[in-house]
Amino acid sequence: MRIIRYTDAEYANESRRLDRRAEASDRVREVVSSVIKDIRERGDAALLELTKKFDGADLTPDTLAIPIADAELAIDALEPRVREAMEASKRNVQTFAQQSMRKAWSMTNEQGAEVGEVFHPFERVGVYVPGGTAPLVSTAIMTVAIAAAAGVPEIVVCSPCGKEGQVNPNLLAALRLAGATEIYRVGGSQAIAAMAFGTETIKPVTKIFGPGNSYVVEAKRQAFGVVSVDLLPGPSEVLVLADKSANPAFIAADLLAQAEHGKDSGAGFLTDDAALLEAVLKEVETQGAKLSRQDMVRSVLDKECFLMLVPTLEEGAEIVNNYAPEHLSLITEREQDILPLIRTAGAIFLGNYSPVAVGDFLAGPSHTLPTGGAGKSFPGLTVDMFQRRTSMVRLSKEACAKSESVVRIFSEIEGLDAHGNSVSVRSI
Ligand SMILES: NC(=O)c1ccc[n+]([C@@H]2O[C@H](COP(=O)([O-])OP(=O)(O)OC[C@H]3O[C@@H](n4cnc5c(N)ncnc54)[C@H](O)[C@@H]3O)[C@@H](O)[C@H]2O)c1
Ligand SMILES: [Zn+2]
Repeated sequence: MRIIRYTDAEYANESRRLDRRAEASDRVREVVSSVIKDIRERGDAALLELTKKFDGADLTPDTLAIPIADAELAIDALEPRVREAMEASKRNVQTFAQQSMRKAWSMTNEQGAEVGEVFHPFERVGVYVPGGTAPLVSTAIMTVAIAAAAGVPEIVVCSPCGKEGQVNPNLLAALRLAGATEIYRVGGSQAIAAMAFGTETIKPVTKIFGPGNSYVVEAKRQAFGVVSVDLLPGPSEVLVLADKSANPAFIAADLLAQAEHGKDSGAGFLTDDAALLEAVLKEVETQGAKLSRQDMVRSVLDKECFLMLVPTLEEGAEIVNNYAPEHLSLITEREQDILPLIRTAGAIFLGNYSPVAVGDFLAGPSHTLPTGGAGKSFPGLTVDMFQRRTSMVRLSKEACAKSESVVRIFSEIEGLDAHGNSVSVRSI
C-alpha cells in the first residue's frame, strides 16, 4: 500500500495525480471500434465468433438466448434463504425507485398557457450485467429491478457465459426475479454492439444500461447517439475520509471489501489523524490475511490502494472531489462541516455503521455508480433514466393572444415570418 503524508516532498504531486478524468486507452478504443464494426456488418455470425474468441464458448444462433423457462426453473431451485435475500434486496431497490420516479405534472405560465411534462417508460431497454470474476447477482437487481419498477415492458439482458456456455444459476434466477424478459449469454463490447445495432437474434434496444469492464464501458460510449446510455460505470472503487472518531477495523474492512472486487478496483483512505492511519494499516494486514480471494486482494492492495495523511479534513474533501470516487465513506464528528463540501461522489456512506457492502447489496439506491472520475459529470443509475420525458403545451385562445407580442419579436429577430404569422392568425 502506498502511504502518502502531507509532510512528504511528493505530497503535492501525489494529490494532483488523484485528480482524474474518465478515459479509455487508445488500445481499448480500437478493439471496441472493430468489434462494433464487425457486429454491424455480420450480426450473429460475428457475435458467435467474438464469443468464441473472448469467452471461449461455442454457441449457435439457437443457444444465444437463454429460455425464460430455464430462468424460472433457476428461481424454483434457489435455496429459500437465498431467494429471501434476493427478494429483500429487490423490495428495497423498488421502493426506493418508486420514490424517485418522475411523475406527470403541469403548471400555468405567465401568459396562461398550460405547460408540463409526462413520462413513459422506454419500450425496450438493454441491460448489461457483468460476468467476469464474480457472479454479480446484486447487479441484476440493482439494474433490472429498477427497469421493472419504471414499467419497462421489454428488458433485454446480456451477460457473458463460461467456456461451456454456462451462466451462474443464481445470477440467472436473480435476472428473472428482477424482471428480465429476454436473456442472452453474451458479454463484452460485442454484447453492447448487438443490443445497440441489433443482430438476427437480438432485436435492437433504444437505451443501454449497466456496468462492465473497460471494453463494455467504451462500447457504450461508442454506441451513444444510436442509443442513449445511463452512465459509464466501470471498475469499482472506494475512498474513505475519516477523523479520529472512526473505528480503524471498520475502515480496513471496507478497504478490503473493495480490494476483493478485482484487480482494476481502487481503494483509498484519507485522514487527518496519524494514529488512525497507523491503526488502519495494521488492521488491513490482520484482516486481509484471513480473506479467501488472497491473490486478488494482495494485488489490489499493492498496486491500487493508498493511505493519505492530509493536514485537514477540508483538504481531504477537496482531494475527494478531484478524485470523484464511486463510493465515499465519510466518518467524522464534523459531518455537518465536511459533508456539504463533497460534490462529486457517486454515493456517500455516513458514519461508522454504514458499510459500503450494504449499499452494494441491500440499501435501496442502485449500486451502479460512476467510476474512474466520471462522478464529475455523471450521477449514479436512477429510475427516471428508464423514463422517456415529453413536454406538453396547451394554449387557450386568450393565452395565445397574450403570447403573440413576444413571439412576434423573436420572429423578427430570427427572420422567421411564418413563426409570427402562426400565432397572429389565431389571435385575430
Ligand atoms: N460501477 C459499478 O456500478 C459497477 C457495478 C458492478 C460491477 N462493476 C465493475 O464491472 C466490472 C466487470 O468486469 P468483468 O471483466 O468482471 O466482466 P465483464 O462482463 O464486464 O467483462 C467480461 C467481457 O469482457 C470481454 N473482454 C475481456 N477481455 C477482452 C479483451 N482483451 N478484448 C476484448 N474484450 C474483452 C469479454 O467478452 C468478456 O465477456 C468490474 O470491474 C466491476 O468492478 C461496476
Ligand atoms: Zn463492493
